[in-house]
Amino acid sequence: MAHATLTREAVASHKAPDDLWCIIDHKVYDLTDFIDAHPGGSVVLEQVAGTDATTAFYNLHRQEVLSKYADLCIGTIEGEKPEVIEPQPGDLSPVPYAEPLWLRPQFKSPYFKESHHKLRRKVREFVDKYVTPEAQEKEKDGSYISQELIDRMAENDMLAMRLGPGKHLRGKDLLGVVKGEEFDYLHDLVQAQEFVRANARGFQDGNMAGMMISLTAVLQWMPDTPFKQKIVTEVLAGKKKICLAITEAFAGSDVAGLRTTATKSKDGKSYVVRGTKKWITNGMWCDYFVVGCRTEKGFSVLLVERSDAVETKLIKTSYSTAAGTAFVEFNDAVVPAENLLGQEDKGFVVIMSNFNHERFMMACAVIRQSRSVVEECLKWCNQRIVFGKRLIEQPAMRQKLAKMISHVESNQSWLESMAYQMSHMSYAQQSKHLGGPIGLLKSHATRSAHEIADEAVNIFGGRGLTQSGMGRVVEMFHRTYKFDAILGGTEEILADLGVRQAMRQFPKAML
Ligand code: HEM
Repeated sequence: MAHATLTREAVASHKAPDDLWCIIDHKVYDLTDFIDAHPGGSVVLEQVAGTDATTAFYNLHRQEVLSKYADLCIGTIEGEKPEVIEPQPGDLSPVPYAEPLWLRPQFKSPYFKESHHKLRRKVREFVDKYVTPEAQEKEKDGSYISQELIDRMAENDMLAMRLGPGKHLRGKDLLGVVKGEEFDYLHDLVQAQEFVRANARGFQDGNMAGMMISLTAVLQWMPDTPFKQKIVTEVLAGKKKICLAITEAFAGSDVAGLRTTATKSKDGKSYVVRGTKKWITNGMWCDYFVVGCRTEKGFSVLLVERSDAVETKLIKTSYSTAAGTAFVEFNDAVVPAENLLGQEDKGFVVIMSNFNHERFMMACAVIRQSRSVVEECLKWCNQRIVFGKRLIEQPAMRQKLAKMISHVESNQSWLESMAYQMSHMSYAQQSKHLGGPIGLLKSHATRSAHEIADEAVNIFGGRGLTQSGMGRVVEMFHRTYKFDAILGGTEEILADLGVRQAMRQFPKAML
Protein backbone atom coordinates (compact mmCIF):
# COMPACT_ATOMS: atom_id res chain seq x y z
CA MET A 1 0.00 0.00 0.00
CA ALA A 2 1.28 3.49 -0.80
CA HIS A 3 1.94 5.81 2.16
CA ALA A 4 -1.37 7.39 3.15
CA THR A 5 -2.50 10.10 5.54
CA LEU A 6 -4.68 8.41 8.14
CA THR A 7 -6.67 9.43 11.20
CA ARG A 8 -6.31 7.96 14.68
CA GLU A 9 -9.98 6.88 14.44
CA ALA A 10 -9.26 4.93 11.25
CA VAL A 11 -6.34 3.13 12.94
CA ALA A 12 -8.55 2.26 15.95
CA SER A 13 -10.86 0.21 13.71
CA HIS A 14 -8.01 -2.19 12.74
CA LYS A 15 -7.73 -4.08 16.01
CA ALA A 16 -8.35 -7.72 15.09
CA PRO A 17 -5.52 -10.32 14.84
CA ASP A 18 -6.26 -10.67 11.10
CA ASP A 19 -6.39 -6.92 10.58
CA LEU A 20 -3.93 -5.29 12.99
CA TRP A 21 -2.60 -1.75 12.82
CA CYS A 22 -0.85 0.40 15.38
CA ILE A 23 0.80 3.81 15.65
CA ILE A 24 4.49 4.30 16.47
CA ASP A 25 5.95 7.81 16.44
CA HIS A 26 3.02 9.28 14.46
CA LYS A 27 3.40 6.64 11.75
CA VAL A 28 0.95 3.80 11.08
CA TYR A 29 2.14 0.19 10.83
CA ASP A 30 0.11 -2.67 9.38
CA LEU A 31 1.31 -5.66 11.44
CA THR A 32 -1.28 -8.18 10.13
CA ASP A 33 1.22 -10.25 8.15
CA PHE A 34 4.06 -9.67 10.65
CA ILE A 35 2.24 -10.79 13.79
CA ASP A 36 3.33 -14.46 13.54
CA ALA A 37 6.93 -13.51 12.73
CA HIS A 38 7.29 -10.96 15.56
CA PRO A 39 10.19 -12.07 17.83
CA GLY A 40 8.26 -10.74 20.84
CA GLY A 41 5.21 -12.90 19.99
CA SER A 42 1.70 -12.17 18.72
CA VAL A 43 0.00 -11.60 22.09
CA VAL A 44 1.78 -8.32 22.81
CA LEU A 45 0.85 -6.96 19.39
CA GLU A 46 -2.82 -7.93 19.87
CA GLN A 47 -2.73 -6.02 23.18
CA VAL A 48 -1.80 -2.77 21.39
CA ALA A 49 -3.89 -3.35 18.23
CA GLY A 50 -5.50 -0.12 16.97
CA THR A 51 -3.70 2.07 19.55
CA ASP A 52 -0.69 4.36 19.80
CA ALA A 53 2.08 1.92 20.83
CA THR A 54 4.97 4.43 20.79
CA THR A 55 5.83 4.23 24.50
CA ALA A 56 5.46 0.44 24.60
CA PHE A 57 7.63 0.12 21.47
CA TYR A 58 10.50 2.32 22.66
CA ASN A 59 10.46 0.61 26.01
CA LEU A 60 11.61 -2.55 24.25
CA HIS A 61 13.18 -1.80 20.86
CA ARG A 62 15.92 0.18 19.16
CA GLN A 63 15.06 2.71 16.49
CA GLU A 64 16.94 0.59 13.94
CA VAL A 65 14.17 -2.06 14.20
CA LEU A 66 11.78 0.40 12.57
CA SER A 67 14.26 1.18 9.79
CA LYS A 68 14.72 -2.55 9.14
CA TYR A 69 10.96 -3.14 8.94
CA ALA A 70 10.16 0.14 7.18
CA ASP A 71 7.97 -1.65 4.65
CA LEU A 72 5.40 -2.36 7.38
CA CYS A 73 4.71 1.38 7.56
CA ILE A 74 1.58 2.30 5.57
CA GLY A 75 1.09 5.94 6.42
CA THR A 76 1.31 8.91 8.77
CA ILE A 77 -1.30 10.39 11.11
CA GLU A 78 -3.02 13.43 9.67
CA GLY A 79 -1.53 16.73 10.86
CA GLU A 80 1.29 15.02 12.81
CA LYS A 81 5.04 14.71 12.17
CA PRO A 82 7.44 11.93 13.29
CA GLU A 83 9.66 13.09 16.18
CA VAL A 84 12.26 10.31 16.30
CA ILE A 85 15.52 11.10 14.50
CA GLU A 86 16.62 8.54 11.92
CA PRO A 87 20.41 8.84 11.66
CA GLN A 88 21.88 8.97 8.13
CA PRO A 89 25.37 7.64 7.20
CA GLY A 90 28.04 10.00 8.53
CA ASP A 91 25.76 11.86 10.96
CA LEU A 92 26.88 12.88 14.42
CA SER A 93 24.80 11.67 17.33
CA PRO A 94 22.79 14.37 19.10
CA VAL A 95 22.90 12.41 22.40
CA PRO A 96 24.96 14.35 24.99
CA TYR A 97 28.42 12.78 25.49
CA ALA A 98 27.88 10.44 22.52
CA GLU A 99 30.59 12.36 20.66
CA PRO A 100 33.91 13.69 22.00
CA LEU A 101 33.93 17.41 22.83
CA TRP A 102 35.74 18.41 19.63
CA LEU A 103 32.80 17.11 17.58
CA ARG A 104 30.13 18.96 19.54
CA PRO A 105 29.27 22.30 17.87
CA GLN A 106 29.26 24.34 21.08
CA PHE A 107 32.86 23.37 22.03
CA LYS A 108 36.30 24.31 20.72
CA SER A 109 39.50 22.24 20.49
CA PRO A 110 43.14 23.31 20.29
CA TYR A 111 44.01 20.17 18.34
CA PHE A 112 41.56 19.46 15.55
CA LYS A 113 41.54 21.42 12.28
CA GLU A 114 39.19 21.40 9.32
CA SER A 115 40.90 18.40 7.71
CA HIS A 116 40.26 16.33 10.85
CA HIS A 117 36.56 17.21 10.71
CA LYS A 118 36.38 16.40 7.01
CA LEU A 119 38.16 13.10 7.51
CA ARG A 120 35.81 12.21 10.39
CA ARG A 121 32.78 12.75 8.16
CA LYS A 122 34.22 10.71 5.26
CA VAL A 123 35.35 7.77 7.39
CA ARG A 124 32.06 7.67 9.30
CA GLU A 125 30.07 7.62 6.06
CA PHE A 126 32.23 4.75 4.83
CA VAL A 127 31.91 2.83 8.10
CA ASP A 128 28.14 3.37 8.32
CA LYS A 129 27.58 2.31 4.71
CA TYR A 130 30.06 -0.50 4.18
CA VAL A 131 31.73 -1.65 7.39
CA THR A 132 28.92 -1.82 9.97
CA PRO A 133 26.49 -4.00 7.95
CA GLU A 134 29.24 -6.54 7.17
CA ALA A 135 30.70 -6.33 10.69
CA GLN A 136 27.35 -7.17 12.28
CA GLU A 137 26.81 -10.12 9.97
CA LYS A 138 30.33 -11.56 10.35
CA GLU A 139 30.40 -11.03 14.10
CA LYS A 140 27.37 -13.33 14.31
CA ASP A 141 28.34 -16.08 11.89
CA GLY A 142 32.09 -15.97 12.63
CA SER A 143 33.14 -15.94 8.98
CA TYR A 144 36.03 -13.78 7.77
CA ILE A 145 36.05 -10.31 6.23
CA SER A 146 35.06 -10.25 2.54
CA GLN A 147 37.60 -9.52 -0.18
CA GLU A 148 35.08 -6.98 -1.50
CA LEU A 149 35.36 -4.87 1.66
CA ILE A 150 39.17 -5.22 1.72
CA ASP A 151 39.30 -4.06 -1.91
CA ARG A 152 37.04 -1.12 -1.15
CA MET A 153 39.25 -0.07 1.78
CA ALA A 154 42.38 -0.47 -0.36
CA GLU A 155 40.91 1.62 -3.20
CA ASN A 156 40.22 4.40 -0.70
CA ASP A 157 43.74 4.15 0.82
CA MET A 158 42.21 3.10 4.10
CA LEU A 159 44.60 0.21 4.58
CA ALA A 160 47.55 2.58 4.21
CA MET A 161 45.95 5.20 6.44
CA ARG A 162 45.47 2.72 9.25
CA LEU A 163 49.22 2.23 9.62
CA GLY A 164 49.47 5.78 10.91
CA PRO A 165 51.51 8.70 9.52
CA GLY A 166 54.61 7.96 7.46
CA LYS A 167 56.36 7.75 4.10
CA HIS A 168 53.87 5.17 2.84
CA LEU A 169 51.24 7.98 2.61
CA ARG A 170 53.36 10.32 0.50
CA GLY A 171 51.63 11.56 -2.65
CA LYS A 172 48.22 10.23 -1.60
CA ASP A 173 45.08 12.34 -1.44
CA LEU A 174 43.32 10.56 1.43
CA LEU A 175 39.57 10.36 0.77
CA GLY A 176 39.98 13.65 -1.09
CA VAL A 177 40.30 15.57 2.20
CA VAL A 178 43.85 15.13 3.59
CA LYS A 179 47.17 15.06 1.78
CA GLY A 180 49.22 12.03 2.82
CA GLU A 181 52.08 14.30 3.97
CA GLU A 182 49.72 16.17 6.30
CA PHE A 183 48.18 13.09 7.89
CA ASP A 184 49.17 13.28 11.58
CA TYR A 185 48.41 11.25 14.70
CA LEU A 186 45.24 13.26 15.28
CA HIS A 187 43.96 12.09 11.87
CA ASP A 188 45.08 8.64 12.92
CA LEU A 189 43.02 8.94 16.12
CA VAL A 190 40.01 10.05 14.06
CA GLN A 191 40.07 7.07 11.69
CA ALA A 192 40.73 4.60 14.52
CA GLN A 193 37.81 5.90 16.59
CA GLU A 194 35.44 5.93 13.61
CA PHE A 195 36.20 2.33 12.63
CA VAL A 196 35.22 0.93 16.03
CA ARG A 197 31.76 2.45 15.80
CA ALA A 198 30.78 -0.70 13.88
CA ASN A 199 30.46 -2.24 17.36
CA ALA A 200 31.65 -5.73 16.54
CA ARG A 201 34.78 -6.48 18.57
CA GLY A 202 35.80 -9.74 16.87
CA PHE A 203 35.28 -8.32 13.38
CA GLN A 204 37.12 -5.17 14.43
CA ASP A 205 40.26 -7.28 14.87
CA GLY A 206 39.31 -9.32 11.80
CA ASN A 207 39.36 -6.11 9.81
CA MET A 208 43.11 -6.07 9.16
CA ALA A 209 44.27 -5.58 12.76
CA GLY A 210 47.10 -8.02 12.00
CA MET A 211 48.31 -5.78 9.19
CA MET A 212 48.16 -2.68 11.37
CA ILE A 213 50.61 -4.16 13.87
CA SER A 214 52.96 -6.00 11.53
CA LEU A 215 53.37 -4.11 8.25
CA THR A 216 54.61 -1.20 10.37
CA ALA A 217 57.59 -3.37 11.39
CA VAL A 218 58.31 -4.24 7.75
CA LEU A 219 58.15 -0.57 6.74
CA GLN A 220 60.37 0.52 9.58
CA TRP A 221 62.94 -2.27 9.76
CA MET A 222 63.32 -4.00 6.41
CA PRO A 223 66.00 -2.62 4.08
CA ASP A 224 64.59 -0.80 1.03
CA THR A 225 64.74 -3.58 -1.54
CA PRO A 226 62.41 -4.51 -4.43
CA PHE A 227 61.29 -7.46 -2.27
CA LYS A 228 60.14 -5.10 0.49
CA GLN A 229 58.41 -2.88 -2.09
CA LYS A 230 56.58 -5.92 -3.47
CA ILE A 231 55.27 -6.95 -0.05
CA VAL A 232 54.18 -3.45 0.95
CA THR A 233 52.43 -2.88 -2.41
CA GLU A 234 50.61 -6.22 -2.32
CA VAL A 235 49.46 -5.77 1.27
CA LEU A 236 48.31 -2.17 0.89
CA ALA A 237 46.41 -3.20 -2.24
CA GLY A 238 44.62 -5.82 -0.13
CA LYS A 239 45.89 -8.65 -2.34
CA LYS A 240 48.05 -10.26 0.35
CA LYS A 241 47.52 -10.40 4.13
CA ILE A 242 50.07 -10.10 6.92
CA CYS A 243 50.02 -10.57 10.70
CA LEU A 244 52.23 -10.38 13.78
CA ALA A 245 53.26 -13.67 15.40
CA ILE A 246 55.05 -13.10 18.71
CA THR A 247 53.11 -14.72 21.57
CA GLU A 248 53.40 -18.40 22.34
CA ALA A 249 51.79 -20.85 24.71
CA PHE A 250 55.08 -20.57 26.63
CA ALA A 251 55.27 -16.78 26.82
CA GLY A 252 53.06 -13.77 26.18
CA SER A 253 54.31 -10.43 27.46
CA ASP A 254 57.56 -12.17 28.50
CA VAL A 255 59.21 -12.01 25.07
CA ALA A 256 62.49 -13.35 26.47
CA GLY A 257 60.76 -16.66 27.23
CA LEU A 258 59.84 -17.47 23.61
CA ARG A 259 60.84 -20.88 22.25
CA THR A 260 60.43 -20.58 18.47
CA THR A 261 63.91 -20.82 16.96
CA ALA A 262 65.44 -19.53 13.73
CA THR A 263 68.63 -21.42 12.85
CA LYS A 264 70.90 -19.88 10.25
CA SER A 265 72.17 -22.09 7.42
CA LYS A 266 75.92 -22.63 7.12
CA ASP A 267 76.15 -20.45 3.99
CA GLY A 268 74.25 -17.67 5.84
CA LYS A 269 71.64 -17.40 3.08
CA SER A 270 68.60 -18.61 5.01
CA TYR A 271 67.06 -19.47 8.37
CA VAL A 272 65.01 -22.49 9.38
CA VAL A 273 62.12 -21.50 11.65
CA ARG A 274 60.73 -24.08 14.05
CA GLY A 275 58.18 -23.60 16.82
CA THR A 276 54.62 -22.52 17.60
CA LYS A 277 52.73 -19.27 18.10
CA LYS A 278 49.40 -18.76 19.85
CA TRP A 279 46.59 -16.12 19.72
CA ILE A 280 47.73 -14.81 16.35
CA THR A 281 45.11 -12.31 15.17
CA ASN A 282 44.21 -12.85 11.46
CA GLY A 283 46.62 -15.80 11.39
CA MET A 284 44.01 -17.99 9.68
CA TRP A 285 44.18 -16.22 6.36
CA CYS A 286 47.55 -14.52 6.32
CA ASP A 287 50.15 -14.94 3.59
CA TYR A 288 52.96 -13.39 5.66
CA PHE A 289 53.86 -13.68 9.34
CA VAL A 290 56.17 -11.29 11.20
CA VAL A 291 57.67 -13.80 13.63
CA GLY A 292 59.66 -13.34 16.84
CA CYS A 293 62.35 -16.07 17.08
CA ARG A 294 65.33 -17.06 19.20
CA THR A 295 68.54 -16.84 17.22
CA GLU A 296 72.04 -17.87 18.23
CA LYS A 297 72.77 -14.98 20.57
CA GLY A 298 69.45 -13.35 21.16
CA PHE A 299 66.03 -12.57 19.73
CA SER A 300 65.32 -11.73 16.07
CA VAL A 301 62.30 -10.87 13.94
CA LEU A 302 61.74 -12.55 10.55
CA LEU A 303 59.16 -12.22 7.82
CA VAL A 304 57.93 -15.76 7.10
CA GLU A 305 55.90 -16.54 4.01
CA ARG A 306 53.09 -19.12 4.21
CA SER A 307 54.17 -22.49 2.79
CA ASP A 308 53.53 -26.19 3.43
CA ALA A 309 55.77 -25.83 6.48
CA VAL A 310 53.32 -23.37 8.08
CA GLU A 311 50.10 -24.71 9.59
CA THR A 312 47.30 -22.59 11.10
CA LYS A 313 44.45 -23.79 13.33
CA LEU A 314 41.51 -21.70 14.47
CA ILE A 315 41.34 -20.80 18.18
CA LYS A 316 37.90 -20.04 19.59
CA THR A 317 38.03 -17.10 21.97
CA SER A 318 35.28 -15.19 23.74
CA TYR A 319 34.86 -12.91 20.73
CA SER A 320 33.85 -13.87 17.22
CA THR A 321 35.97 -16.16 15.05
CA ALA A 322 35.69 -13.32 12.50
CA ALA A 323 39.08 -12.22 13.94
CA GLY A 324 40.68 -15.39 12.48
CA THR A 325 42.68 -15.97 15.70
CA ALA A 326 45.13 -18.81 15.06
CA PHE A 327 47.50 -21.30 16.60
CA VAL A 328 50.43 -21.36 14.18
CA GLU A 329 53.04 -24.07 13.74
CA PHE A 330 56.31 -23.48 11.85
CA ASN A 331 57.69 -26.88 11.01
CA ASP A 332 61.15 -26.11 9.63
CA ALA A 333 59.99 -23.21 7.45
CA VAL A 334 62.90 -22.04 5.30
CA VAL A 335 63.21 -18.24 5.21
CA PRO A 336 65.67 -16.22 3.07
CA ALA A 337 68.14 -14.18 5.15
CA GLU A 338 66.92 -10.91 3.55
CA ASN A 339 63.61 -11.43 5.39
CA LEU A 340 65.29 -10.36 8.63
CA LEU A 341 63.74 -7.21 10.15
CA GLY A 342 66.36 -5.09 11.90
CA GLN A 343 69.55 -6.84 13.00
CA GLU A 344 70.11 -10.43 14.00
CA ASP A 345 69.88 -10.94 17.78
CA LYS A 346 68.62 -7.35 18.16
CA GLY A 347 64.94 -7.93 17.43
CA PHE A 348 63.78 -6.67 20.79
CA VAL A 349 63.95 -3.06 19.60
CA VAL A 350 61.89 -3.99 16.49
CA ILE A 351 59.06 -5.29 18.66
CA MET A 352 59.30 -2.54 21.25
CA SER A 353 59.25 0.33 18.75
CA ASN A 354 56.21 -1.20 17.10
CA PHE A 355 54.30 -1.33 20.36
CA ASN A 356 53.72 2.43 20.78
CA HIS A 357 51.47 2.74 17.75
CA GLU A 358 49.68 -0.53 18.48
CA ARG A 359 48.91 0.56 22.05
CA PHE A 360 47.87 4.03 20.92
CA MET A 361 45.46 2.45 18.42
CA MET A 362 44.07 0.19 21.11
CA ALA A 363 43.54 3.13 23.46
CA CYS A 364 41.73 5.02 20.67
CA ALA A 365 39.49 2.01 20.14
CA VAL A 366 38.60 1.11 23.70
CA ILE A 367 37.94 4.74 24.64
CA ARG A 368 35.60 5.17 21.64
CA GLN A 369 33.86 1.90 22.34
CA SER A 370 33.40 2.91 25.98
CA ARG A 371 31.72 6.07 24.69
CA SER A 372 29.32 4.04 22.55
CA VAL A 373 28.37 2.13 25.69
CA VAL A 374 27.76 5.41 27.52
CA GLU A 375 25.54 6.54 24.64
CA GLU A 376 23.56 3.30 24.80
CA CYS A 377 23.08 3.74 28.56
CA LEU A 378 21.99 7.36 28.22
CA LYS A 379 19.45 6.43 25.55
CA TRP A 380 18.18 3.47 27.52
CA CYS A 381 17.81 5.44 30.76
CA ASN A 382 15.90 8.06 28.83
CA GLN A 383 13.46 5.67 27.17
CA ARG A 384 13.03 2.81 29.62
CA ILE A 385 10.04 3.09 31.97
CA VAL A 386 10.34 1.21 35.28
CA PHE A 387 8.10 1.61 38.35
CA GLY A 388 6.07 4.14 36.36
CA LYS A 389 8.95 6.50 35.55
CA ARG A 390 11.95 6.76 33.27
CA LEU A 391 15.15 5.14 34.52
CA ILE A 392 16.94 8.49 34.33
CA GLU A 393 14.68 9.76 37.11
CA GLN A 394 16.34 7.34 39.54
CA PRO A 395 19.30 9.06 41.32
CA ALA A 396 21.18 5.74 41.46
CA MET A 397 21.18 5.59 37.64
CA ARG A 398 22.42 9.17 37.37
CA GLN A 399 25.34 8.33 39.67
CA LYS A 400 26.32 5.45 37.41
CA LEU A 401 26.09 7.61 34.31
CA ALA A 402 28.17 10.38 35.91
CA LYS A 403 30.92 7.90 36.70
CA MET A 404 30.89 6.42 33.19
CA ILE A 405 30.90 9.82 31.47
CA SER A 406 33.80 11.02 33.64
CA HIS A 407 35.91 8.01 32.72
CA VAL A 408 35.32 8.47 29.00
CA GLU A 409 35.83 12.24 28.93
CA SER A 410 39.05 12.17 30.94
CA ASN A 411 40.51 9.33 28.89
CA GLN A 412 39.63 11.06 25.62
CA SER A 413 41.36 14.27 26.76
CA TRP A 414 44.48 12.33 27.71
CA LEU A 415 44.38 10.48 24.39
CA GLU A 416 44.11 13.69 22.35
CA SER A 417 47.01 15.22 24.24
CA MET A 418 49.06 12.09 23.54
CA ALA A 419 48.20 12.22 19.80
CA TYR A 420 49.37 15.85 19.79
CA GLN A 421 52.69 14.88 21.41
CA MET A 422 53.16 12.08 18.88
CA SER A 423 52.51 14.50 16.03
CA HIS A 424 55.34 16.70 17.29
CA MET A 425 57.97 14.05 17.91
CA SER A 426 60.17 11.96 15.65
CA TYR A 427 59.76 8.20 15.73
CA ALA A 428 62.90 7.94 17.89
CA GLN A 429 61.66 10.61 20.32
CA GLN A 430 58.33 8.83 20.59
CA SER A 431 60.10 5.59 21.44
CA LYS A 432 62.17 7.35 24.08
CA HIS A 433 59.53 9.54 25.73
CA LEU A 434 56.11 8.09 25.01
CA GLY A 435 56.38 4.35 25.70
CA GLY A 436 55.58 4.92 29.37
CA PRO A 437 52.78 7.49 28.98
CA ILE A 438 51.07 5.48 26.20
CA GLY A 439 51.37 2.36 28.37
CA LEU A 440 49.75 4.17 31.29
CA LEU A 441 47.01 5.54 29.05
CA LYS A 442 46.09 2.13 27.63
CA SER A 443 46.23 0.55 31.05
CA HIS A 444 43.97 3.25 32.50
CA ALA A 445 41.56 3.13 29.54
CA THR A 446 41.00 -0.59 29.98
CA ARG A 447 40.53 -0.21 33.76
CA SER A 448 37.88 2.39 32.89
CA ALA A 449 36.36 -0.06 30.41
CA HIS A 450 36.06 -2.55 33.27
CA GLU A 451 34.12 -0.01 35.37
CA ILE A 452 31.99 1.07 32.42
CA ALA A 453 31.11 -2.48 31.35
CA ASP A 454 30.17 -3.36 34.91
CA GLU A 455 27.86 -0.36 35.40
CA ALA A 456 26.35 -0.70 31.92
CA VAL A 457 25.25 -4.30 32.48
CA ASN A 458 23.62 -3.32 35.77
CA ILE A 459 21.76 -0.51 33.99
CA PHE A 460 20.55 -2.83 31.22
CA GLY A 461 19.75 -5.80 33.47
CA GLY A 462 19.03 -9.02 31.55
CA ARG A 463 19.38 -7.19 28.25
CA GLY A 464 23.04 -6.50 29.09
CA LEU A 465 23.50 -10.27 28.93
CA THR A 466 21.57 -10.76 25.68
CA GLN A 467 23.29 -10.82 22.29
CA SER A 468 20.38 -9.32 20.32
CA GLY A 469 17.97 -6.45 20.85
CA MET A 470 18.42 -3.39 23.07
CA GLY A 471 21.42 -4.58 25.07
CA ARG A 472 23.56 -6.01 22.29
CA VAL A 473 26.23 -3.28 22.36
CA VAL A 474 26.56 -3.55 26.13
CA GLU A 475 26.64 -7.35 26.09
CA MET A 476 29.36 -7.34 23.44
CA PHE A 477 31.44 -4.78 25.32
CA HIS A 478 31.13 -6.62 28.62
CA ARG A 479 32.15 -9.90 26.95
CA THR A 480 35.09 -8.47 25.00
CA TYR A 481 36.64 -5.44 26.74
CA LYS A 482 39.27 -7.73 28.24
CA PHE A 483 40.84 -8.17 24.81
CA ASP A 484 42.09 -4.60 25.07
CA ALA A 485 43.30 -5.21 28.63
CA ILE A 486 45.44 -8.18 27.50
CA LEU A 487 46.46 -7.68 23.84
CA GLY A 488 49.46 -5.47 23.13
CA GLY A 489 50.63 -5.74 26.75
CA THR A 490 48.59 -6.45 29.87
CA GLU A 491 47.35 -3.72 32.18
CA GLU A 492 49.92 -4.64 34.83
CA ILE A 493 52.89 -4.78 32.44
CA LEU A 494 51.96 -1.41 30.94
CA ALA A 495 51.35 0.29 34.27
CA ASP A 496 54.74 -0.98 35.41
CA LEU A 497 56.38 0.21 32.18
CA GLY A 498 54.94 3.69 32.78
CA VAL A 499 56.46 3.95 36.23
CA ARG A 500 59.78 2.34 35.26
CA GLN A 501 60.22 4.76 32.36
CA ALA A 502 59.49 7.68 34.68
CA MET A 503 62.07 6.42 37.16
CA ARG A 504 64.70 6.18 34.43
CA GLN A 505 64.20 9.88 33.82
CA PHE A 506 64.30 10.73 37.51
CA PRO A 507 66.96 13.38 38.24
CA LYS A 508 70.14 11.95 39.71
CA ALA A 509 70.40 14.73 42.30
CA MET A 510 68.60 14.17 45.59
CA LEU A 511 65.32 16.09 45.74
C1 HEM B 1 6.63 -2.13 13.78
C2 HEM B 1 6.40 -2.80 14.87
C3 HEM B 1 7.32 -3.78 15.50
C4 HEM B 1 8.40 -4.42 14.99
C5 HEM B 1 8.98 -4.32 13.58
C6 HEM B 1 8.96 -5.24 16.05
C7 HEM B 1 10.09 -6.02 15.92
C8 HEM B 1 10.70 -6.68 16.97
C9 HEM B 1 12.00 -7.29 16.91
C10 HEM B 1 12.92 -7.32 15.68
C11 HEM B 1 12.26 -7.82 18.13
C12 HEM B 1 13.55 -8.57 18.56
C13 HEM B 1 14.37 -7.73 19.50
C14 HEM B 1 15.02 -6.55 18.88
O1 HEM B 1 15.70 -6.70 17.84
O2 HEM B 1 14.91 -5.43 19.43
C15 HEM B 1 11.12 -7.54 18.96
C16 HEM B 1 11.01 -7.92 20.28
C17 HEM B 1 9.91 -7.63 21.07
N1 HEM B 1 8.83 -6.87 20.73
FE1 HEM B 1 8.49 -6.01 18.95
N2 HEM B 1 8.19 -5.10 17.17
C18 HEM B 1 7.19 -4.21 16.88
C19 HEM B 1 6.23 -3.74 17.74
C20 HEM B 1 6.07 -4.15 19.03
C21 HEM B 1 5.08 -3.64 19.93
C22 HEM B 1 4.09 -2.54 19.58
C23 HEM B 1 5.25 -4.32 21.09
C24 HEM B 1 4.43 -4.14 22.33
C25 HEM B 1 4.22 -3.80 23.26
C26 HEM B 1 6.33 -5.24 20.94
C27 HEM B 1 6.81 -6.10 21.90
C28 HEM B 1 7.97 -6.81 21.82
C29 HEM B 1 8.53 -7.59 22.88
C30 HEM B 1 7.91 -7.82 24.27
C31 HEM B 1 9.74 -8.08 22.42
C32 HEM B 1 10.78 -8.92 23.19
C33 HEM B 1 11.72 -7.88 23.75
C34 HEM B 1 12.81 -8.39 24.65
O3 HEM B 1 13.01 -9.61 24.72
O4 HEM B 1 13.45 -7.55 25.25
N3 HEM B 1 6.82 -5.11 19.67
N4 HEM B 1 10.20 -6.83 18.23
